[in-house]
Amino acid sequence: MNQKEPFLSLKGISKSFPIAGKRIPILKDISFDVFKEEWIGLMGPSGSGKTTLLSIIAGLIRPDRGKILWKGKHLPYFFDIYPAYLRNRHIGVIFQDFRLVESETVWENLILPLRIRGWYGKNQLDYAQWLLKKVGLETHKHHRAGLLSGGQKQRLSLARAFVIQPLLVLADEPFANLDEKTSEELLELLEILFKEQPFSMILVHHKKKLAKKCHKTYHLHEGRLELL
Ligand SMILES: Nc1ncnc2c1ncn2[C@@H]1O[C@H](COP(=O)(O)OP(=O)(O)OP(=O)(O)O)[C@@H](O)[C@H]1O
Repeated sequence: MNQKEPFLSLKGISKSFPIAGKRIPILKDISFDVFKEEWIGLMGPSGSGKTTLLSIIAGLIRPDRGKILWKGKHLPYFFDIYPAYLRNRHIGVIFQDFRLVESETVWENLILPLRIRGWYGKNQLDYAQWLLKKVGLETHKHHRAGLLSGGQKQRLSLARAFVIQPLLVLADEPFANLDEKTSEELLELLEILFKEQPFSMILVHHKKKLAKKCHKTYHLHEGRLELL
């Protein structure tokens, strides 16, 4: 792959949902590229479709129309196998609602992506342990995830996204539930992780300060993307 070619391209993505008996268009003909090691900010009002867009890229929901290309290859949605394959190997997702398995321990949640992927060894487990320490949850390793505070769940969900050392991170408001100091620390952690092993990221946020950390920022409004 040419370094200057995007490794992820969205072409003409549209999505509508049935809301109050009508199909309401949420995303209208969305196209953009993500290049290697690029951080893209995604802003927009509540309900504008930011989570929907990330979920489509993660292969969790299907677009009505449009194509997604990964390294120049069309991502077929048939049987959802290929998006799930990519997600398990190359895409780390930080969900707004954490999506932790609350009955399992912090450690079991952290290594869940490795368990799903089906292969891991000492190096991956050492890396998971390092991540656990970095997000300040080392002493909570054997606690049930359901007993963590909101901020601790957010930090665990961030660490879990990185356990597979992803090429692309989809981060849906990863700092939303954190105080200023913890947000700063986690932003620093993202930068440390980037230096260790660079990744691209689509970062949904509402803070001007974070826009400065991104190579470009899009604003999603009434179904359309505008470059800020
Ligand atoms: N599965 C679904 N069925 C019906 N409507 C949905 C579904 N998922 C999302 N929506 C609607 O689509 C719109 C966009 O939702 P989405 O969660 O993508 O917005 P958002 O920009 O991420 O909002 P927020 O900033 O509040 O998280 C909302 O009106 C939401 O109610």
